[in-house]
This record gives sequence, structure tokens and C-alpha cells, in this order.
Amino acid sequence: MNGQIADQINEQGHLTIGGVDSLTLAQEYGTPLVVYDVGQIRKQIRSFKQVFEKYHQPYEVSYASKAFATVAMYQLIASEGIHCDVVSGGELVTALKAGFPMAKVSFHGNNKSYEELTLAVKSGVGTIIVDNFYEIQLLDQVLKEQAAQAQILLRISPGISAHTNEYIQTGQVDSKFGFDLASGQADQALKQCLANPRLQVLGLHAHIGSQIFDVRGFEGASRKLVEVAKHWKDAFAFDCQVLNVGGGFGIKYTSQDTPLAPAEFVKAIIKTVKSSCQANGLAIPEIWIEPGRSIVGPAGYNLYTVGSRKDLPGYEPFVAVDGGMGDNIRPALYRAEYEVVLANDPRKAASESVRIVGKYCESGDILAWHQQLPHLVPGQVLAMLDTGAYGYSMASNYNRNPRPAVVFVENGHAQLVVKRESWEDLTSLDLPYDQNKQ
Ligand SMILES: Cc1ncc(COP(=O)(O)O)c(C=O)c1O
Ligand SMILES: N[C@@H](CCCC[NH3+])C(=O)O
Repeated sequence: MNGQIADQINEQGHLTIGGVDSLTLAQEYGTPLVVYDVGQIRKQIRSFKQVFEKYHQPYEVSYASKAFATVAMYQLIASEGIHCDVVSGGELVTALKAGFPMAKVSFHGNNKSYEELTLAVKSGVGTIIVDNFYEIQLLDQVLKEQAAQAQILLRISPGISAHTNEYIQTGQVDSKFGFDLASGQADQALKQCLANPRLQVLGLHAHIGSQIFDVRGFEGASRKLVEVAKHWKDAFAFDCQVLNVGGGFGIKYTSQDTPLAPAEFVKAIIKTVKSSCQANGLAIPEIWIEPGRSIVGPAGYNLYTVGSRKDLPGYEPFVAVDGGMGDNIRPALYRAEYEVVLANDPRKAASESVRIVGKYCESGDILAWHQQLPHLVPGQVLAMLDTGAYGYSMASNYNRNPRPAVVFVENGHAQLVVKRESWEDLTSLDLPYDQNKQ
């Protein structure tokens, strides 16, 4: 049995989530269903805070909300007193609707629009993380129009290639994000921003990628950020108050994954920033981190109901469920791997190795390969583990399938926090085509 859920089995032998029977959840809310164990989210946030409180202050933990962004999630984050970062007007509007304190929001993005920047400035977003020269100009225009000022961080690409899937690396020289260092772009950006009375530059930001298992990339990025801060102090008399080292701490999806505990990454970052600052004669700045996956990933479960299957001698059977790539694109997009358990009896001995596939019209719509499970029959409920990050947030309506409902579970109580999309919802934006007008 999957060891991770050993203490989540109730008297009936069923999988429980946050103290609630997963079969009850499936029955009450239907499947496919996304379930979050809220206690686990809080625990992870608090463990990040504890590391900082022990080793370095001031600090900020900013939840990278692209990993899972709904009104309830922003409310949960707010209740833990941490920051969050948004990457679009849509995420910002969701945070506003949740009543999230705007001063604790950082706004990211490599192509923020005029409308998005205007909304950010009008709403009083705390920090804008400026990515490129076009944005410096656009932000200046918005600030003039709004007669406002903004606190910013400058995002640099630190020239670090993190050891992770190529599609989720972000810090290499040839990255679409941030100002390049070697060519002098970053210096040029700082000069422009320092000369602008509407901009207050707080410091620097770098993010090297996602689902990273090794501290070396973070240590390298931290050293690089301090080197840049030192250079900017010497060349431009700029005092860097904030170093934001991004997120990207990897989590365990399968028994093959061996990441460090998320807090260990933070310890290594703090240690490197401190020693590099000491070596460079710099005051130690505020350290900010932006974890997404490590906060919500392990707390999420996708529940599915088994339907058809296809068995062919010599091939691994296909077992189809009622969801698929529309509620979790990660296996199709990155060949990401997950573990699946039988919700009514996770301890039952496996009798076959199967592929769990979705109901979408794509051969690539495979949710999990080589799953060792008991013989599966229609109507059984499966739980896919660790689906909390970039699952629901990357969901689509492909094949005009409705997106699933989302439920939060805490202290043995479940609450619906996102309604299941209906077939009616799917056509709510469609307009008829009046061919007589053409
Ligand atoms: C700028 C930035 N910060 C933070 C994150 C969060 O990364 P993760 O969810 O891997 O912690 C991302 C996503 O990779 C990002 O692009
Ligand atoms: N969406 C990706 C990670 C990209 C994070 C955003 N910079 C994933 O599912 O792993």
C-alpha cells in the first residue's frame, strides 16, 4: 500500500481526507472531484514560517497562487497571514473578491497588459515584479495617469538551469522571463527605474523553475542575486532591501521522487544569502520565497469513478475514469507521474498493472501509467494523490467537458468551494451566428 496514506484509513477500510471518508465525498459531491485537506496546507505554510522565524527575519512567504487560485484559497492564505503572488488580472480579481489584503500581493508576468497594470495600481497591489523594458514604460504611463507610485522588484534571469523538466525551467539565460545580466540589460533597467520618481525599487527577484529536488540551483541563484546586489551597490549606490528567490521546491509524486523537505530548501537559501552577504560586506536583506506546488500539491486529491476498460492480451489494460486531461493536464503535458489508490480499500493487494485513462478524445489522455491495483470494475472510486498543484488551475473544457467541483475538508467537515460546472455553463458565453447578416 502507498505509505503516504497509511494513517488515512477509517474503520471501514476506506481512504479518508481531512478526516472525511472519500467515498462519502464522492457520493455527496459527485466525481470527478477535487478535494483539499486544508490542515495539510496550513501545516506546510507554518513550517515555512517556522524556518524563517528560527533562522532569518524579516522575511515573507508568498503563495504562488497560479498553483491553485480560487476565492476560498485566497481566503485560506489570508487567514495564515502570508503574502501571495498573482500573474494575471484574473488571479488579481479573484484575490480582490476574496478580500485578500492587496498590500500583501506581488504581481508577476512577462507581458502584463495596460488594463492589468491599471487594476493593480488602482487596487493598491503591494509589489509589482517588473520583468522587461516594455513594462517599465507601461507602468510609468499607468502611474502618471493614476497619480500614483509603485514599489517594485526587478526580475532577473540568473543564468541557472535548474534540473527539472525543460518546460518548467525559468532561470536559464535563454528564458523568456526577466532582465538578462551578462548583456547589461539588468543594469540598464535599474538605472531607468532609479531615475523614475514614481518607482521605488525594493530589490531583486529570480525564479529558476519548478519541481526542483536539489538545493544547488537555489544556492547558485541566491549567490547570484547577492552578487548583483553588491554590484548595484557599488555601481549605483543602490541598497537592496529585498531578495526574492522565487519558488520551485519539489514534492514527492511517486516513490521514485526523493525531494528534500520544503523547509530544507529554505534553510539552504537563508544560509547562502547570509554567507554571500557577509563575504560581500552587504547588510542581509529581507528574504522572500514564492512556493506554490509545495503548499498545495500534497494536500490535493482527485476522485474519479471507474467506467469502461479495454483489455488486450500482451498489453497493459486501459481503465477509463470519468475525468482526465481536462482536470489534470500534467501527465499529458509533462509526462508527470502520480499514484492512484482504490478509495474503498487502499490496502487491498494489487492484482494487475493498469493505465488509468480519461474520457477525452486523445490517445495522450492518460492520467497514470503502470498503476499496481486490484482488479477494477465500473463504479469503483479511485483517488489520485498529490494533485493539488497545477491540476484544477490548468483545467480546461476540452471536448466540452465541465470542470469538476472543488471541496475543502478540515477537522472532519467538508465544504464545497467551487461548484461543478454544468452543461449549461459550457454554452453561457456562446452566441448564435446569424448567417443572414453576412
Ligand atoms: C515567478 C514564479 N514564482 C513562483 C512559482 C512557483 O513555483 P512552484 O509552484 O514550483 O513552487 C513559479 C512557478 O514556477 C513562478 O513562475
Ligand atoms: N504548471 C507547471 C509548473 C509551471 C509553474 C509556473 N512557472 C506544472 O504543473 O508543473
